Amino acid sequence: MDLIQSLEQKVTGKNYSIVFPEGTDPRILGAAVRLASDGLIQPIVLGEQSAVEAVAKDKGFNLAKLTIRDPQTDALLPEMAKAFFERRNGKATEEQAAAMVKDPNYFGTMLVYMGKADGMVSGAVHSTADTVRPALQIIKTRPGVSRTSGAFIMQRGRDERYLFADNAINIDPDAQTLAEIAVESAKTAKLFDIDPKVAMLSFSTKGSAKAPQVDKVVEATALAQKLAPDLALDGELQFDAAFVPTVAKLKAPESKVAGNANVFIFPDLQSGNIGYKIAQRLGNFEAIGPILQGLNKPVSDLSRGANEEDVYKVALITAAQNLID
Ligand SMILES: CC(C)(COP(=O)(O)OP(=O)(O)OC[C@H]1O[C@@H](n2cnc3c(N)ncnc32)[C@H](O)[C@@H]1OP(=O)(O)O)[C@@H](O)C(=O)NCCC(=O)NCCS
Ligand SMILES: CC(=O)OP(=O)(O)O
Repeated sequence: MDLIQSLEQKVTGKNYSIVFPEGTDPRILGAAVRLASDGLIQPIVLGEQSAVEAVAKDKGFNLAKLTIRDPQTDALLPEMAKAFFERRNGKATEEQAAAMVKDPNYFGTMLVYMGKADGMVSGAVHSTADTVRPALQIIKTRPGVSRTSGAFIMQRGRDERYLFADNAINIDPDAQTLAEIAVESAKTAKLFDIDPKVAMLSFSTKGSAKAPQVDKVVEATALAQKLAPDLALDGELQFDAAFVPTVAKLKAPESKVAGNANVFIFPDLQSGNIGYKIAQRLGNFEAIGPILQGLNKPVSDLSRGANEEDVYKVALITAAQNLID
């Protein structure tokens, strides 16, 4: 089944509400209006009412099914500031808390934290750092996950689908973090009907090169195998050994993953971010994400290059992440 149809089926009837802090961006507003009129999610868009209405008028959007909340004047602000102050536990003063919750990304994150929304989608205008920092500080990672990470579903045509990670968050993850990224990525892959076969990528295959960067991937592979003994996962593998069966036979003949991998774990953010953009722009893959993994509640950061369709899909994914155990 088509990925989006499958996600639509998964979230239909669940009435998940998703908050969009960038409510005056036409890409965001257009996607929110479509999601609401398709009956898939209940959007909460943030912004000054008149500013949101002006964009809607200009673009011909019908706002009837949307909830609009203004982070500058919302009645929940005092309660939110108190909850934020308590959650930051000494890392923000009461005055700082009151000011910070008026920032749309903090306000949206707090709605999710306080159970007033089931997820947040932002980042069409804001940088990744500004979008995800509130989630890292407030929503935090699930038990057993020390660092959140950002994955992309890479899709070409109807049936070719892979998961790449981390392409968005951890600049130079240590071996433990890399192992956790691999295990979380396998869980995310299942949400997209991918039966995960995880390759821990490197510029070396099974000892063909020696360097501290390779040692890190070897250690991460061993740690991930311990964390998830039943998961099909192997490393260290070059991309060709991971992906091309004939190359796998030459470079890693013993490996059950080499040549069949569909979840690709990059050793650092330089390779991960560059890698997904090359597949997207030269390989004509659609890149859906980044999908933040390992948080207590779903928050997604868009690429600033996202279009309305991307926003629509990422919002569906964010809603569907509520279904991950
Ligand atoms: C994600 C990122 C913004 C976090 O950086 P930061 O805000 O400077 O992080 P800090 O070290 O100040 O930590 C801020 C808080 O987030 C937490 N945190 C930071 N990274 C985290 C991670 N990966 N997972 C979970 N928590 C994390 C810290 O523990 C800290 O929490 P605390 O305030 O409760 O103690 C940073 O790693 C980054 O810029 N990554 C690259 C983003 C990027 O440009 N990607 C390419 C485009 S998508
Ligand atoms: C994920 C990513 O690279 O985001 P951006 O293009 O906004 O930097």
